[in-house]
Amino acid sequence: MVTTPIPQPQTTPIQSALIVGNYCHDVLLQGGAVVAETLGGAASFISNVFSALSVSFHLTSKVGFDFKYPVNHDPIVIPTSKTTVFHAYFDQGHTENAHQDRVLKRVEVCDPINPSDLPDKRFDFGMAVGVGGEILPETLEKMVEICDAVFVDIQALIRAFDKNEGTVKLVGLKESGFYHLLPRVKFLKASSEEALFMDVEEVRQWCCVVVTHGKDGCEVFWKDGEMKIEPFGANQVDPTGAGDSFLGGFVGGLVHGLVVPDAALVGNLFGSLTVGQIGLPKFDLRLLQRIKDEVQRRKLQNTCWFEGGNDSMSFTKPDGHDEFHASLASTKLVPTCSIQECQRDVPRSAGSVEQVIQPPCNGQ
Ligand SMILES: Nc1ncnc2c1ncn2[C@@H]1O[C@H](COP(=O)(O)OP(=O)(O)O)[C@@H](O)[C@H]1O
Ligand SMILES: O=P([O-])([O-])O[C@@H]1[C@@H](O)[C@H](O)[C@@H](O)[C@H](O)[C@@H]1O
Repeated sequence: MVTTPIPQPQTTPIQSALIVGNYCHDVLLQGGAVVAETLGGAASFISNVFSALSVSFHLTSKVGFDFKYPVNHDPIVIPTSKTTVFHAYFDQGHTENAHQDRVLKRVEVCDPINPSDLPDKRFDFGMAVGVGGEILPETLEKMVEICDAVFVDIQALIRAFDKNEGTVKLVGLKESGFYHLLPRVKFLKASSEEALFMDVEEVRQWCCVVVTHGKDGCEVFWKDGEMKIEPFGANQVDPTGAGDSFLGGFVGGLVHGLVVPDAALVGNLFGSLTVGQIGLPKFDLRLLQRIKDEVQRRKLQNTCWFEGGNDSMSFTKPDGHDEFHASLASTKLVPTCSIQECQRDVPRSAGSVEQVIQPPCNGQ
């Protein structure tokens, strides 16, 4: 393969971004025993990928007095509330629901994020990425008012929680209380399990829908077309946060000037890197540099699409897309560096994975 020189200097994107969603404590269980306790929440996984890709952002997140992980972007601490906690059971999913690789229970819940908690300024784009029902319809409404473009993870909209045990159930998007806001949303991301709770044919008339399919990559649906985006190989040890890291990589790719199909490849790459580790992944610095170099080489447009509006978005696969996939795949072949040389948004030394006894699930 002929490699072209990397355009210099590498520019850091200047778009202003707003991430909205609560951090949480994740407890991973298997066979009745705790196998790991980690920092969780889509906001933490996306922050981690954005930091890896040098995308700056503002974060609005709430935690309780017991929040136990150091983070680079401080959340709002509610002295009268506990931090949201999820228990993820890795051995119940197949018996209770064939679509699930885990059963999630919300066992503590922090306060919701209200419109008044959002900053009093405008953003180029926003991301509504709640996990425990903390994003209210009025909060999403304020986001679409103050952000030029809004990305939504459907899990922020359609989760309902069993009164006694907190087991996560999904409700139809139409019944969620958010449906009327969809025409004002630019991208809606759903896992294949969550996509069963929406009418993709209807929603794609309003906004671009991205459905992720685990080890099989993802699909992008827009008004006039659809396409499959190839996955990257991974040795899965923990699926937690794959969808969140996918979204971070996808949006990070767009911010860096990639077109939608190429940005979706970056999303698939970060999803695959995440399932190879327990909890919040730490990224090898040399690997990250290779990824950033490839993205910089691949950039097909001079500005990010946020600057040109919807019409400047290109959905069809451009020439060289398969080669870009191959070059991103080859970034994984670099030798890894020591733990001290690894990047993450949250300092590992302070324990973002608090306890690991054994991986929750081995292989595929
Ligand atoms: N086992 C895997 N191997 C490679 N890539 C994976 C694997 N699991 C997930 N991914 C990547 O992460 C993305 C999100 O994963 P998925 O399981 O669909 O989301 P969620 O975590 O929301 O259930 C996928 O589209 C894919 O790109
Ligand atoms: O695995 P994924 O669906 O991308 O996202 C996960 C959420 O579903 C879960 O509620 C939360 O506790 C995890 O930390 C992570 O954010």
